[in-house]
Amino acid sequence: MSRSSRDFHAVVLAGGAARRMGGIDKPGLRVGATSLVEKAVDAVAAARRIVVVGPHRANLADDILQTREEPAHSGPVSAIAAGLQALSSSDSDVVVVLAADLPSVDAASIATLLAALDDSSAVFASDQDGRTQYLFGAWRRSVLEQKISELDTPAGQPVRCILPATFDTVTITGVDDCDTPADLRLARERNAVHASGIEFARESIREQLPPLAIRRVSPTDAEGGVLAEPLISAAALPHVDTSAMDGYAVSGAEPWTLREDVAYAGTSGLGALRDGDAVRIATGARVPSGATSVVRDEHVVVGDDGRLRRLPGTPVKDDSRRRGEDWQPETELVAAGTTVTAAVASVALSAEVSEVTIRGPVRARTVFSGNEIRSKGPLDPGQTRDSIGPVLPRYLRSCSIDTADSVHLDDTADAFDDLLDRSTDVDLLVVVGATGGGAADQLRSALERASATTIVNRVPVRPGGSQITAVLPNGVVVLGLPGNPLAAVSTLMMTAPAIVDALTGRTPPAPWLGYLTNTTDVDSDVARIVPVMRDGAGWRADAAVRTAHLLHLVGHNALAVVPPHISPDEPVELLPLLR
Ligand SMILES: Nc1nc2c(c(=O)[nH]1)N[C@H]1C(S)=C(S)[C@@H](COP(=O)(O)OP(=O)(O)OC[C@H]3O[C@@H](n4cnc5c(N)ncnc54)[C@H](O)[C@@H]3O)O[C@H]1N2
Ligand code: MOO
Repeated sequence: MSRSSRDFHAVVLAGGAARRMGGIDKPGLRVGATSLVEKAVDAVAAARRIVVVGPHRANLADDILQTREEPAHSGPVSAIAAGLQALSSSDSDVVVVLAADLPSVDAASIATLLAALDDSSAVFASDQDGRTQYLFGAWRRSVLEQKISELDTPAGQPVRCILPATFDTVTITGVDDCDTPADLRLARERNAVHASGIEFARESIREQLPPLAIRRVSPTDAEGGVLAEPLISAAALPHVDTSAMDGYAVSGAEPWTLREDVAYAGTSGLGALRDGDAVRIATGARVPSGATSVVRDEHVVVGDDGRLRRLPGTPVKDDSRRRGEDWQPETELVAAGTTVTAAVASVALSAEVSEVTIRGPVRARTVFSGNEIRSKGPLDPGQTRDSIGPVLPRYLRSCSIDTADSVHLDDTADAFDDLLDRSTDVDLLVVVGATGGGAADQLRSALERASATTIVNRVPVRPGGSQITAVLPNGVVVLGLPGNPLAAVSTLMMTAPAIVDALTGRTPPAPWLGYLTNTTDVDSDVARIVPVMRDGAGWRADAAVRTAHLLHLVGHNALAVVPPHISPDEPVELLPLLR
């Protein structure tokens, strides 16, 4: 049942010293650009009235009621009671009670909660693990008031004292509260990836681009592709019992009688050992049948009687590798969605897998536009050296994209139409320049004429704001990078990985995060992408970037995606650069 957004009140619990965080004002802590109490208030913005219970906060809007429990710090039930009292004139029988320590709470989670209240006395959010959050709930106001009135005093009472006899729960993902410094750190890390606005663009790309066709190739031809099916072993490793050391295969208890023959690696058909026998064996050789273990050279000695014994004080252990000890046949070794690296190819060889099923690697055509751009010969006035064309394939490669070829286009409508029309032999067109709105900027209009579907059209980030990601009716993806060289590389590094994820079915790699040591130098109203270099345990941002060249990438190890209004306590996403 959906509930009109206006028929509830909200009590936000924003007091209480955070004991596990050293007694600080937890609701005042920032995760991203807003404090936890502001997040709670924003989440219940659709309420008829909002009352915030806790110390007075000057930064809250005037239409938000503020009150305090009596005495201060007398617990959640006391705070709920104070909140209800402040909401005196009641015109709704539903009250949302929300703690101000939920970094991910938003209007959508409150709507889910309200929709689940239905006719029950109360409904509480429960997290993915089934843990119920009693301070993230929607109540019948009459039930809540009744339960509180039954208490001698609300002061010092735990929430469980007021739970109704029956209530519902509804699973809401990301409802984890923030009780410890580690919780806060995790919340800030999660936020870092979303705060800049580029994750929204990347999510659209991952959801909307169609995946490439599947190919079956030998593991050594698959590098750079992404497994479409898991890599499953075709044979056990080791294939047979083998020796892990140079030494002796022995049977039964010492002393052992040494046989004349030797088990070399690659040989087979050695006669079975009988009890009391030993035979010399090389690392990697098959252990002869009848052997009970292998003893390495360092742990044995041949005595005067010509018999083999363990040296006193050496560990009694078997230096063989048993068949299937590393893996058995039919074992999933590498998950679908993994990029085939040299290591993955090698594992396939170890596992006797002759063919793997992959998508990709993505093959791109790079396209350079701009009549002023010149690759060879001296520059005429007004011309600009092509300083990105020759190096772009290196940056594409670091995003797991192969460059098939490179073309230079005139800034004419025909040239762009022709390019989009005949590029059926690649997966991706990476167009540099022509993303702006200027007279010579042809890309958007050409995409429109080609009936392309635009997936990302501009992103609120500097540089790279004018970028575009679209898909042609034949499935070929077009990535438009701004013409300024640093803007082009920054845009590529932020957006191309998501295109690769979508086209190849790759599991998105976990974001790489770090802390800036000079946030004040790069703080801004809009998200920024800036080159960074290591600075002790953190990263120092280069705030003075100019986009017309790549000088600011020299000596820098990564680009940092800096959300608006960053604080030094907030991590930033790092986009690694060429090594
Ligand atoms: N009225 C506005 N104009 C512009 C804005 C804006 O917001 N309002 N944004 C500026 C920014 S920032 C960028 S970035 C560019 C993006 O425009 P385009 O993608 O159309 O790029 P172009 O105009 O083709 O080129 C921009 C700049 O880069 C030089 N360039 C292009 N290709 C190369 C190359 N291969 N090697 C070296 N330099 C290259 C080109 O000569 C231009 O100077 O729009 C701004 N304008
Ligand atoms: O924003 Mo442009 O994309 O800076 O150089």
